Amino acid sequence: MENGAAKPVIVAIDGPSGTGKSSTSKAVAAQLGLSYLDTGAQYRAITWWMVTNGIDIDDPSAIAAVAGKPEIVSGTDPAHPTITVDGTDVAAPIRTQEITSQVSAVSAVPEVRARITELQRSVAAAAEYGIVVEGRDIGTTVLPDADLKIFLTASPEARAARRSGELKGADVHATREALIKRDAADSSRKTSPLAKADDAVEVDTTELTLQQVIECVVTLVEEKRAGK
Ligand SMILES: Nc1ncnc2c1ncn2[C@@H]1O[C@H](COP(=O)(O)OP(=O)(O)O)[C@@H](O)[C@H]1O
Ligand SMILES: Nc1ccn([C@@H]2O[C@H](COP(=O)(O)OP(=O)(O)O)[C@@H](O)[C@H]2O)c(=O)n1
Repeated sequence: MENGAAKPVIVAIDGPSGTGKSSTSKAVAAQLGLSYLDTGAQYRAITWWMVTNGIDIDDPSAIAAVAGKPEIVSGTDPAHPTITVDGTDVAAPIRTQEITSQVSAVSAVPEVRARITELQRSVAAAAEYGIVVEGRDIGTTVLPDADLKIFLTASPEARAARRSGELKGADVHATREALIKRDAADSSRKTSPLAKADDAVEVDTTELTLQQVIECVVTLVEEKRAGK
């Protein structure tokens, strides 16, 4: 660019639960001075609002009718990501088992996806130095022109072990079953399912440390920036 400033770089990181999207995205963004957006947190936030307001989660038309109501705001500093709904900090309540078990149903509703996708695109467009956006449909639908697309995978066993470690000793078998059920729902929905974009780089993290995954993604971003 004329003033010598680097063009904002857009990185899309997708994959199923427990593959390391959040940890990798935050670290890569922090290391490269980019913004960070956790799109799963936005779907969790709208789910929290539906549950809090007594909307019937089993009724897609009831969800669709109010999908435009909550105002969701994401803070994009990778060192301190935030999320609010109508001004209320929901960072903690969106991580409960209740919300985790309902989020796939809410996020399958096309009106919800249209609303959240628009929000995600506006956040990405506003990122001065670029952004790492993580989710399920970022490379395929939200930001199909991203400079770099990564699709993280890992075995169900590795993912369940990571998640149950986080949930302070939750039963690995039950965690594995819940993960598989959520992946199946997210992958089979009609509107922008969880999927690898054709031009995404797939990284199997089963045998890699988090640090190795971060280094791999940072290298790929730097290669892109160098025009390789
Ligand atoms: N390569 C890895 N090896 C071991 N643990 C990992 C790895 N990547 C992530 N983790 C851990 O697994 C858990 C889930 O990671 P997270 O980034 O939240 O995944 P996702 O966003 O894909 O659901 C976290 O506790 C994280 O520290
Ligand atoms: N881009 C995205 C991100 C998340 N989601 C939905 O939001 C849920 C929660 O996403 P998350 O990233 O917080 O899930 P975890 O992998 O952290 O458990 C997913 O299971 C999907 O149903 C989505 O539909 N599209």
